[in-house]
Amino acid sequence: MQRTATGLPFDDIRNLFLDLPAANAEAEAAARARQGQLVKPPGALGRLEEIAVQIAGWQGREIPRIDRPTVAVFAGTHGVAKRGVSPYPAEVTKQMVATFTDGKAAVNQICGVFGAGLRVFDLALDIPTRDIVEEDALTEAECAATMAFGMEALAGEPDLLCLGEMGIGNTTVAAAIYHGLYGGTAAEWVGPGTGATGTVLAAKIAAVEQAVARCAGHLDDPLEVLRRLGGRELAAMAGAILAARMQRVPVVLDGYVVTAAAAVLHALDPRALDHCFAGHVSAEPAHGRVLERLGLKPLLDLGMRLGEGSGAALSIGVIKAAIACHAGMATFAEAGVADA
Ligand SMILES: Cc1cc2ncn([C@H]3O[C@H](COP(=O)(O)O)[C@@H](O)[C@H]3O)c2cc1C
Ligand SMILES: O=C(O)c1cccnc1
Repeated sequence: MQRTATGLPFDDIRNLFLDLPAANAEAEAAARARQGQLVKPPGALGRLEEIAVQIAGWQGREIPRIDRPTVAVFAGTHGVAKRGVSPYPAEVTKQMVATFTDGKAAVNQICGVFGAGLRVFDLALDIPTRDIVEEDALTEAECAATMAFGMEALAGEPDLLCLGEMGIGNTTVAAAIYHGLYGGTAAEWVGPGTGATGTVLAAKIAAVEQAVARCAGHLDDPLEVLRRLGGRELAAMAGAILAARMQRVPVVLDGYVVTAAAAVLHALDPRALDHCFAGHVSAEPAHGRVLERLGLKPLLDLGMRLGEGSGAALSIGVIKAAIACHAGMATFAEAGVADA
């Protein structure tokens, strides 16, 4: 395989899986012991306790901190959008990127509430990826380079990385990735996205079915599924999740589309998402099923189906609260409260 000036070939990506760091077991054990001493009945904070313990493990300290939560939104354009698979026109992608920059989208408001930074990565929006029904979305060099670009999400040294995406037509692409990875029928994976019904929904199912059929024989390699059926924001998010793992930074996934990038990594190695939280389960019908398959329990279930990182950003509040309790509560002994 040739090394290119623009990025890493897939071999270099695969090599990262030989050395996936694990969480620090000692820090986890210390955090778990601390949870047992805090002024509350054991287990009374439910999943907040496990969130704190997990983050302690990734940060390698009994009392972790979240000071720089960051939402990285990756935007890409899709050739398949010309097939009428979304109720919205493809121009919306660029227009929403401008709206993020102006601070006027939903995700901006949610970031503001929780003091999270927002970074928007615009991926060659004037050059849509190839229509997956007819051709592979990306070459290997393009896909690997885009994964490497996604690793830039770690550049500001976030201590919690939340992922989001923008790309009209990308719920079709996500459905194609799931159908490619997991089989079943196209209709099982396709949902309304921004609101597809009738002929739009039918076009979506047909596109997913044809795209995946075109790639038969190449579906046992998850990176091939990503490059043939994916798109730039999907590749970049996969790179970001992987880079975060190498740096032991916990990641929060958003909805159906972000989870498709994560699913590619999980298919390469089931340990690949050990540092990931599912911020929420989206209203997209297949999302809950995918999360179960990935062994991820969503933090929130609010019927949201927006994408752009909104569900991941909202769960920062839950994660910050989990850490605040873990760090700030007294033990029974410190508070002079009688234990059971
Ligand atoms: C105004 C607007 C804002 C959005 N923010 C995220 N998405 C979401 O919708 C798109 C995927 O849905 P589909 O596959 O049906 O096109 C993605 O861009 C996603 O992030 C939006 C969509 C619209 C219309
Ligand atoms: O769950 C998602 O990620 C989603 C749902 C609808 C539209 N865009 C994204």
